[in-house]
Amino acid sequence: MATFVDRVVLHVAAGDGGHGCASIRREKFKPLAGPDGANGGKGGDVVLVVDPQTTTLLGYHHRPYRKAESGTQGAGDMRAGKTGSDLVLTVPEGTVVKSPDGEVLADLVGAGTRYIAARGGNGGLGNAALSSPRRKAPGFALLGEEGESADLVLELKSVADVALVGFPSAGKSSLIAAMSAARPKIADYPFTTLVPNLGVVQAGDERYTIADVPGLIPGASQGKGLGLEFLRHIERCAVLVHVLDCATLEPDRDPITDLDTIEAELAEYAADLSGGVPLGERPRVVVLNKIDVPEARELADMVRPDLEARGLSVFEVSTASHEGMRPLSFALAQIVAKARAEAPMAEAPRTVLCPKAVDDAGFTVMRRTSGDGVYYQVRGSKPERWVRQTEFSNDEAVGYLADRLARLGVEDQLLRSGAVAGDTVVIGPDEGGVVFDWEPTMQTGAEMLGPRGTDLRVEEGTRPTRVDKRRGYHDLMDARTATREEMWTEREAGHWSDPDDDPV
Ligand SMILES: Nc1nc2c(ncn2[C@@H]2O[C@H](COP(=O)(O)OP(=O)(O)OP(=O)(O)O)[C@@H](O)[C@H]2O)c(=O)[nH]1
Ligand SMILES: [Mg+2]
Repeated sequence: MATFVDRVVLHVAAGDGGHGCASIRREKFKPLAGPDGANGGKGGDVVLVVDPQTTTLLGYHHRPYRKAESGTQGAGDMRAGKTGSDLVLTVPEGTVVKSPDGEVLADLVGAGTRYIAARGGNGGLGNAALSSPRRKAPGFALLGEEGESADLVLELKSVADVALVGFPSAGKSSLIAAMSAARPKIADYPFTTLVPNLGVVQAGDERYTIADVPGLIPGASQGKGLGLEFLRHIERCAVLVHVLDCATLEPDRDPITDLDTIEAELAEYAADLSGGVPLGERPRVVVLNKIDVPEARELADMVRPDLEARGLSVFEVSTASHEGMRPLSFALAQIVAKARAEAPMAEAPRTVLCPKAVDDAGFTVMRRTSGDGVYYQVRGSKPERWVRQTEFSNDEAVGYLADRLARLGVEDQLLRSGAVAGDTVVIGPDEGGVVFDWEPTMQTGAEMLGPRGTDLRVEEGTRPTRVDKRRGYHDLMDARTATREEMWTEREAGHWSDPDDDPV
C-alpha cells in the first residue's frame, strides 16, 4: 500500500556562522605586521522548494530533524571561512507551512516556489575587519551567530486532479484501487480510510491523480466523523466525483438523498474557503457503484434519469467486477485535460520569504523584580546579537561589547532607569539571556584610556630602538644613584632608623 503522509512536524535548523579569527600577520623583520584574521563563513539557510517530482511528505516523516551546513571559522592570513551551503528541502505542490500554533506561514503552490524556513547565522568578523584607524590591532574577533531554528508543521492539501467524495463504505477506496496501482485498505465497516489515499491513473495518453477522503456523514462540515479534517484535500481538485452506494441496506438512504446530503456538507464547508474556483462551480461526476449486485443495478437505472436531468454525467460501475471502469476513467481524463487547459498559465516561481519582525534599531530597558531582588532586563535585536557575538573569555572582546552598548545608549538608559554599579543586568530573554553584574564603563573612564584594542606593540615607532634603550639605561642608573644619595642624607639626618635600635 502506498503510504501517504499528509501532515508532518519538521524541525529545521539553519547553519551556524563561523567564528571570526584574531590573528597578527608576521613578516620577516616585522613580526607584528598588523591584524590579518579573516571573517567566519555564513551558515546555510534551510529552504523549502516546491518540486513537481515530490509527491509526499513521507521523507520528513521518517527524518524530521534537518540542519543546514554551518559556515567554517575564519583563519589568519585573511583566509575567510567557507560559507555553509543551503539545505534545500523539496516539498510537494500544495504544501502548507504552519507554525505549531496553527498560524499559516506559507502556502506553497507552483513549481519552484521557495520558502526560507530558517536563516543561517552570520559569520563573525575577524580582527582585520574590526580594525580601524582608532583601533589598529584588535586582539579579539566576533563569534559567529547561531542559525535560526524552527518547528514547522507541513500539511499537504493534495493537488489531486480528481477527488472522490461519498458516504463511508460507498466504495471510494475500492474505486481508487480499481483505477490505479494504489492499494488502499478496503473493508466493509465505515471509516476504513483514515487518511486520504492517492492514486495515479493512466487513461490513454492522459495521466491524472485521484484522491479519496475519509467518508463524509451529515454534519461533517461541523467536524462530525472524520470529514472536516480532510476536506482540505478536495479544495484544489479540478473535478469532484460523487461515489454513491446503490447497494446500501440502510433504510433512509438512497443515491439521490446521499448526493444531496454530501452537497449540503460541501456547501457548508466551502463557505469558509476563499480563492480558486468555488467548490460549487467545479465540474462534478456521479458514479453509481456496486452494480454487480442485481438490486443495485435496478436502483441505478431508476435514479439515472433524475441525475442526468440535473445536468450531471452519470457512470454506472462495479469496482468488484470492473464493469464500467474504462468509460469512467477516460471521461475523467477528458475533464481533467479540459480543466488543465483552462487553468491560468503557471506563474513564475515566487520567493516567499520568512516573515521577520523588523525592529533592528531600538532596545528597551525594563526594571524587573524576581525572587532574588531587582534586576534590569535589556531587550532589542542589536544588543542581543552583540552579546551572542561576544567571546566572554576575552577581556578585550567584552570591553568592545561594553563600548558598543554604551554607544547605542544602553548604558545611559540603565542609569536613567536607576541601575547602579553591581546591579544584575540581563541582556536577552529571561531564559537564555546573558547575565552581567553591571559596571558602568563611563564611571571608570574607559574612554580616557584610548580606543580599545590598540596593541601598542604594533604601533610603528613605539618599539624601543637601541638609542632609546641606552637612554633608558642611563635614566635608570641616574635614578638609582639619586635614591642612594637620598638614603644617605636621610640617615645622616637621623630619619632613617637602624633595625637594631629599640623602638621603646
Ligand atoms: N459488491 C460490491 N461491493 C463493493 C463494491 N465496491 C466496494 N464494495 C465493498 O464496499 C465496502 C466498502 O468499500 P471501501 O472501498 O472501503 O469504501 P470507502 O468508501 O472507501 O469507505 P470508507 O473508507 O470507510 O469511507 C467493502 O466491503 C467493499 O468490498 C462493488 O462494486 N460491489
Ligand atoms: Mg476508504
